[in-house]
Amino acid sequence: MDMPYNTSPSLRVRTTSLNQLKKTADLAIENELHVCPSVMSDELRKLLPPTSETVMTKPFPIRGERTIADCTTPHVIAMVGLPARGKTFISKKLARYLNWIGIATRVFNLGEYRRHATTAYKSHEFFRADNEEAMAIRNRCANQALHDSCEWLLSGLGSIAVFDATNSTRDRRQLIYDIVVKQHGFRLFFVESICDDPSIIEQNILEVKVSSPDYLNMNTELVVRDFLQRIEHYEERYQPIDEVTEKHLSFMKVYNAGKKVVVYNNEGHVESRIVYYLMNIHITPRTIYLTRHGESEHNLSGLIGGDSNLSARGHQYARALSSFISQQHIDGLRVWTSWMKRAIQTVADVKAPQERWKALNEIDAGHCEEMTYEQIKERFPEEFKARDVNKFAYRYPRGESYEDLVARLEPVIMELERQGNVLVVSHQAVLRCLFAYFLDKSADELPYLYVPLHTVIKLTPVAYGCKVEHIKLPIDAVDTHRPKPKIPGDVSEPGLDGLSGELVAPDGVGKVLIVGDDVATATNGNGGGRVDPSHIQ
Ligand SMILES: Nc1ncnc2c1ncn2[C@@H]1O[C@H](COP(=O)(O)OP(=O)(O)OP(=O)(O)O)[C@@H](O)[C@H]1O
Repeated sequence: MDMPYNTSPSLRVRTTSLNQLKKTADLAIENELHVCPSVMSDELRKLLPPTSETVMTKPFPIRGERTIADCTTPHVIAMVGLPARGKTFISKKLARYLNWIGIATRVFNLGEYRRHATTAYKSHEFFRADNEEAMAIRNRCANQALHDSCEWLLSGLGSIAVFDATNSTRDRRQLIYDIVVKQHGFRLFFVESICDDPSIIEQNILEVKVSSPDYLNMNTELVVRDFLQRIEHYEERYQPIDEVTEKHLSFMKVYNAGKKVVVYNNEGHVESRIVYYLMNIHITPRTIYLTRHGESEHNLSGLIGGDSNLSARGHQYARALSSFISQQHIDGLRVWTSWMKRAIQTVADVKAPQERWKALNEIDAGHCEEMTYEQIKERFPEEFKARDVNKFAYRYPRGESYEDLVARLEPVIMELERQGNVLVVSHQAVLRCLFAYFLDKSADELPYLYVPLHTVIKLTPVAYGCKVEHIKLPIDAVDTHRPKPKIPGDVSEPGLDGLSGELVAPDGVGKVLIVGDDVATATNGNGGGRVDPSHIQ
């Protein structure tokens, strides 16, 4: 297999079966992949040449390195479609998903290149086909964005570049094909978004174009009019992908935000995953509520894992959660919990259809189950330290790593994408993984995300992202958060001795809502003063 990389790609191993190990070894030898020593089992070591683990430039893999899922040819995913058809929405969402499953992906958005290159945009006239000066700028920017996508892939930093542009003519797509496939030997997959529903288009313009840098301080009505004229200029030259004249291309077409999907010449594992993901997403407004179970008996004694009952305060939280959920008046709510007693007890009073997911069970701590951090440090000091060095990749002896957890949770994410309003009641490590998906957090940040007990995290999809609200229900609970210690293996860090982690929303987006009896108070995490809840963003 041709490997156009100039760095040593690495391979992560997720199997213990001998057959799979043999396949992994063959794959590693054939592609000159290197296996991270921290995950290399003795059995696999015997099957590989000695160099396989010594050439690693980093002691542990970080998220974004090439994994077993993507150790094939790099891909360019090129969007196609008229303006306001959700191309940027799809690109960003797809990149977030692919990065989350460990395939390093980056979006190259042509609009950003154009705004960087010129401030010439005054009105829709810029997009007229006969505006030669503007057309020259647009072509230059498109070429540059495509060039940068390929350079990024060639650098070995990533596996998938998403080229977010209209790519609305046959000539343009042929040019992309010539560069990506013929010149570089990468895989190329087009994703065309077609929408003829005027209400969706108008809603899209109102949702994202009115706030675009192209229309700073401009009246909404004028923006809508100008943008519709911009679309008309594109329509004059638009050629949807054609299976006859462009039969050499691989593509998928998404009609009216997912009502119909057509897939053509789809090849390979990565493309199939992309197709499956894009078939599952939707744009119907909805809200996802995430919460940990109420405080458990094991939480009180500082033990990790196990399957204990709720504490007295945990039961109080269960009752508070039930009234909070009723007050929200959520249409068609579904409740998902793990199979663990503490999660099931937490939703005992919630009135909505419930489903149990084994995939939502807490991370398996293997030999460290039902031990305190102090006991782990004492009995397994090397393990304890190793976990602090790379918490995402670290796997408990005979247990799981955060990376394993992400793989286990992929079907949950896929189903969450398909559903409407859902309340997920699960556990600290699991919710960190789900939260990282919605908030686009890296593997380094993921295991340290603060997900306290007795707090509901409310996620509402908006424009290209997610609005986050932390709603702390007024029942005390222990703090189980252990921040990253400055010295690996240090057990005396805040968080273990009852000091709180900081209750702030990621990126400073959104704030903390503490719901009392009759008031909603937003704070900045430092116990700040009252804020009008409407300011929560
Ligand atoms: N498949 C889809 N079809 C139509 N609209 C969609 C689709 N997916 C997402 N959207 C909506 O599209 C809006 C975002 O539009 P977006 O900026 O992504 O359009 P665009 O095609 O990239 O436009 P432009 O070419 O001007 O950059 C969001 O409001 C989102 O709800």
